[in-house]
Amino acid sequence: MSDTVETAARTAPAAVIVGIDGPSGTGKSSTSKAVAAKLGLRYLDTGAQYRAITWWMLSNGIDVNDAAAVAEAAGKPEIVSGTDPSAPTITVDGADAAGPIRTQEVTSAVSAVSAVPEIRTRLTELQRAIAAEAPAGIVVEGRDIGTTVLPDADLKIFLTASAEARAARRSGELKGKEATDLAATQAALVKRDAADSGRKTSPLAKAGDAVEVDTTELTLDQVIECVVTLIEERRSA
Ligand SMILES: Nc1ncnc2c1ncn2[C@@H]1O[C@H](COP(=O)(O)OP(=O)(O)O)[C@@H](O)[C@H]1O
Ligand SMILES: Nc1ccn([C@H]2C[C@H](O)[C@@H](COP(=O)(O)OP(=O)(O)O)O2)c(=O)n1
Repeated sequence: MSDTVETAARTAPAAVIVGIDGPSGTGKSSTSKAVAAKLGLRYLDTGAQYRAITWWMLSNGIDVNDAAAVAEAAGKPEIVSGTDPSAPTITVDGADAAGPIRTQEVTSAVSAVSAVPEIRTRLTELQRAIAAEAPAGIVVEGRDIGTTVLPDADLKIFLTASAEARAARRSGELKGKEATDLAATQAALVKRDAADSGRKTSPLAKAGDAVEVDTTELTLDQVIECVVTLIEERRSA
């Protein structure tokens, strides 16, 4: 090894692994993308992967409530995630899945599919491989990152917010809908939280060593700043 290479190896900061978990609408995606872009890290949306595999099941006529059928098909679709935080991508068998994974049909089915252990094993392996390959590090967001996928992460964050605030944020994304949709949005969020927290295999849960941040009264910029500060503290520790 030349002197220059040895010096670079000694001075380059170690890759930093950050896990951000929490229920829907707490700000995981927006915060993770912004933090990763600011710090030059990769970004992985594991929820998009669960949505992508759900979309494939629906498109291929698999009954998402038949756990055995879902388990049998778990290894079939090829899911590829692009981890550039300024332009994350997701494909299923080579087809762009970014649009179709956000439909109501997928949102309603994703909790059932993601409760199947074979699905979780497959995606957990994929997520660990992606994290291991990130040169400077990565921000990975989901439901079980701190507890199961990356238990040795350098920093674990658990975002929360009131159901009212989360529903208002989600409704704000659904332009042109009527005001009554707010109650329906909140009911759907609470139902999905319960399914995701209640499943047997790696449920939505805060890791014992995660830092909990309640975002109800914070702006997105404040949450981003808070996470960036926590990462810098860990790096300099
Ligand atoms: N602290 C915040 N205050 C207000 N709106 C927020 C905040 N954090 C996120 N949002 C908005 O709420 C919506 C849901 O955020 P998102 O990052 O997708 O949450 P999650 O990934 O946890 O489901 C987005 O429209 C986002 O811009
Ligand atoms: N690590 C993860 C990430 C998501 N999931 C499941 C449970 C979630 O309801 C769905 C969708 O996740 P996603 O993060 O896209 O959900 P929202 O952006 O909050 O609507 O995937 C999971 O089981 N484990």
